[in-house]
Amino acid sequence: MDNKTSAQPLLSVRDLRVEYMTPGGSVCAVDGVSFDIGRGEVLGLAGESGSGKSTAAQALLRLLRPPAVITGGQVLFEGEDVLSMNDAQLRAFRWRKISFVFQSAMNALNPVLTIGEQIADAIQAHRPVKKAEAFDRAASLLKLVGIDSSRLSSFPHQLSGGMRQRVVIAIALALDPPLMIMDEPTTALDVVVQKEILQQITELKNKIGFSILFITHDLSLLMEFSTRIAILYAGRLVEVASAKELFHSPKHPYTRGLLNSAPSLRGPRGKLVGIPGSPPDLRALPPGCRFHPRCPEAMAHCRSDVPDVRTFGPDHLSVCHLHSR
Ligand SMILES: Nc1ncnc2c1ncn2[C@@H]1O[C@H](COP(=O)(O)OP(=O)(O)OP(=O)(O)O)[C@@H](O)[C@H]1O
Repeated sequence: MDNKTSAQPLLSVRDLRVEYMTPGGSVCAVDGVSFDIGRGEVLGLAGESGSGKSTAAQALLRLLRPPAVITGGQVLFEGEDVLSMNDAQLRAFRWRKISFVFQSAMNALNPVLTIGEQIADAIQAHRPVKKAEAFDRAASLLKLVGIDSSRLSSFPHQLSGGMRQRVVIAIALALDPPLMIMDEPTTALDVVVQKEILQQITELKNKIGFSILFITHDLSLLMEFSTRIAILYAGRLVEVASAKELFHSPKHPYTRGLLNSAPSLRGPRGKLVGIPGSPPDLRALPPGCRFHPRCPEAMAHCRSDVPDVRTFGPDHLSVCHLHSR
């Protein structure tokens, strides 16, 4: 069977497991995570700090360094097995197939090179094109992200934070990758600039047709921006649904807690209720459901039994004992 048919997801992640091998023992930061990303889709990955979002995202491109080790699972991109690629295959895969925008990437631009040189270098590192051609492409990429091409000769310090982050996004788009991973890409920026950039990314996505894995702890941002949303808690997915369904019909008490702690989602007059307590220490996880110590609806068996996955329609799953009452 042709494994590159359009019905197949662009990215398919199954039972992904990542551990940090620390002197005190292994810490399982991503524990059996599975999800798909379709073509043209924006999958939002949300969860409190330390839930494993960045670890999972970096594992997809094998960007993790020791003490992190991928200890299980499968990552298929257009049917290709990413976890078994050798170094040469990985080099050819990264940026061409999946690019990555880090939270602080705008601070990683080289201060002594112009914007044009940096974008052109990124292009020439992967494609056999002449400098002039690389600069032409750099100019059109800058235009794509809303920056005048006269800025090609500017140095990073001559640009605002928002502009620098747009440059990083332009670099991530340079090789037309089908998937872009964005890890808190606008968190360091003020809210207005954040919205402008996300609006622009949405327009580009619609025009060019790439997919996005968008990571943030800001659920209200995800609701506006994502097609589907996956909620991670202490290394495990607890709910996955379309953004619309997650907003109108959240199933998991943790998702409901996150929604109730996000001001712009429940409206200014709604009472904001944060989730009491904090996520567990991954070295001393509670038995049963990992969320039970903080769950307002916890029952006796939540303290001892791990809940099963329940589905609600074709594209909505939740992992909670409440569903089997
Ligand atoms: N270098 C490390 N050594 C040991 N454990 C680590 C290391 N880096 C991360 N971890 C563990 O992995 C867990 C997940 O971290 P990760 O950065 O992936 O979470 P996150 O959801 O992206 O958090 P944030 O929103 O703060 O970026 C952390 O809770 C921590 O216990």
